[in-house]
Amino acid sequence: MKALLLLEDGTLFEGKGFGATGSQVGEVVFNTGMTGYQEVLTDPSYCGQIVTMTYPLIGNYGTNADDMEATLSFAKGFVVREACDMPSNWRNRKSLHDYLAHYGVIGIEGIDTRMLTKRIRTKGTLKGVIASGPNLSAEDAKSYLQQDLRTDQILQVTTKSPYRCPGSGRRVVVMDYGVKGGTIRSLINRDCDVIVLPANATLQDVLAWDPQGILLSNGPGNPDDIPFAAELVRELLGKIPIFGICMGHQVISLACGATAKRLTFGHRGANHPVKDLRNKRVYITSQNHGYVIDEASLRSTELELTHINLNDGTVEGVRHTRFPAFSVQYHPEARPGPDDSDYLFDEFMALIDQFWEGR
Ligand SMILES: NC(=O)CC[C@H](N)C(=O)O
Repeated sequence: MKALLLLEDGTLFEGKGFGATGSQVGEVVFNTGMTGYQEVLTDPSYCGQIVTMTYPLIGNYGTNADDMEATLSFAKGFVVREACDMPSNWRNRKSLHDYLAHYGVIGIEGIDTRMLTKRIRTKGTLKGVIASGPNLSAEDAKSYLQQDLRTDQILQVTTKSPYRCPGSGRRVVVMDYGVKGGTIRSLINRDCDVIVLPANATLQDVLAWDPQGILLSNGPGNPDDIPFAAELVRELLGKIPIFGICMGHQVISLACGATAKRLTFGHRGANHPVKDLRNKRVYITSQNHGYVIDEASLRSTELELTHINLNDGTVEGVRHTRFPAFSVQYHPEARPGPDDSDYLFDEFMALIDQFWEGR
């Protein structure tokens, strides 16, 4: 089956379709992970994006029931050099082709993903159309390019109603901007009583659960598109300990007066080096973000820079100097990726205990 990928700068790639058929418009981004494609496909932070993997052979170990970060895939398309159609792994349930077809994601293979990645690196992430099926024409794909990219991704991916994963330990409310299963599991592994609330829950909704800690999750899109999130966090600062991950980190930062800016091509992969400035240790981290907090904007806030990215020096973590709140731009739940940063969940537990001790 023929498939096309057309970029807004006019570059056209022709390849072979796999997975679902149809046409979709999205932001074309690249991920440098050699493995972890199933976690990438089910990470809600990729909502609205067409993801290309830079590693040339994808699908070797198939797909399974354990590596789902959400029950759906929100990616608009998946671009690979070569999709393996004979996976080999004891956990394998479905080939990548069947998996994408099942979850409605359009795949294209056989294109020059190195050239595509280089283009994104120089020009920045680009709008694109992915199309697969019979009777395709570049003209049809071009007409799809006229569509605007949506900016309401968080409302598309957040839970529609609250749910609870009961536990005997600390009660933590998770603000779901597109939370990954791995984050909830990291809390469950620490016996937390986890309540997951929709992204637009109000202060009353949060306080009704009488939480001891708040976790602000990862999520898709531009943090400036969800001003209600920063407003809520402003109300919670100093009252309940807060830990922010990725979008959650951006939300805390905006709530404290910092600003976010767009990175040219983002950080998406499983081996980004991050330095913890407090102990000078370097951690290898899993990342997926297109925006970053502007370091200069931290100066007029009560936030202190705690982590930086060693590839480009950008902000990777902050801590409030007066209130119990801290956050990181990367993925400590490590799905996929090295679990070097798991200790941050322990720091969150310690922060909760410290804050409530003697109150
Ligand atoms: N994974 C995330 O939470 C990413 C945050 C935000 N959507 C960004 O791209 O910067």
